[in-house]
Amino acid sequence: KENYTCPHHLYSVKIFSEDPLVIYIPDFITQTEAEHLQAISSGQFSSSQIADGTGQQGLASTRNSQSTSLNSDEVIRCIEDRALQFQGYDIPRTRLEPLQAVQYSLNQNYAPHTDWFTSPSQTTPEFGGNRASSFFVYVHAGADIAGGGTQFPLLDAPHDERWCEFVNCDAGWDEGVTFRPIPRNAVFWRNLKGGRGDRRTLHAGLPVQRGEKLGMNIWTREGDLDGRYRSDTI
Ligand SMILES: O=C(O)CCC(=O)C(=O)O
Ligand SMILES: [Fe+2]
Repeated sequence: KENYTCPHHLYSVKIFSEDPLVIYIPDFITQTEAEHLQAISSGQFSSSQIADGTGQQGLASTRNSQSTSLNSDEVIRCIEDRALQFQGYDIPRTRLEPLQAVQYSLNQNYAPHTDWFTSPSQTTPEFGGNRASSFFVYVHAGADIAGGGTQFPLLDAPHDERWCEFVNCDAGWDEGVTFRPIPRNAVFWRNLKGGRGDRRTLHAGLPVQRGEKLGMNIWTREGDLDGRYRSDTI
């Protein structure tokens, strides 16, 4: 989009968990932004790759969704600014990975994983170290979507019924919490505790049982990424 004016943010915040820090963010992106993200990611997807234990990228059996990194433009920059400001004023843009769109069709899912890496080859200084935080943004989901929530099996389900607007309250108590794929909302969490990966941030993209889902990851590293790995320089 040419001459896009970045709007003042419209999101609200709800602390879901203090430790690990997990924040639910209604209205994180606008309808215009969601439509733009759909438009620029359409036709760009390829089978999602993940890094194996040695840091080698490969097709994974744990994931059959499709993903693509998004090139920077005025709308992307606006969303990046919002994600940085959300985290306070001390985080420079150079710590952001290129935004990544993720698309799920029928029966596609992403098995339980952490966004932080265990392989040292993925956390070298040129990558800015490990992933300090994640936003998962629900960009689009059909009104008829079934499944496709984001499950954190090791977090406690909330007690208050008002959370049922955003989480699946039909799940069993032993299943942790599942955030529903509500378009334009986001979940933010901190991946590291004392500089180490926090196991409790384990999460999964549950299978889409009806309809389609488009999501987006915004990952902030501990330090600056080398220009080769950033969207503002490529
Ligand atoms: O699809 C989801 O709900 C989560 C996706 C995810 O965790 C990821 O792409 O790292
Ligand atoms: Fe993830």
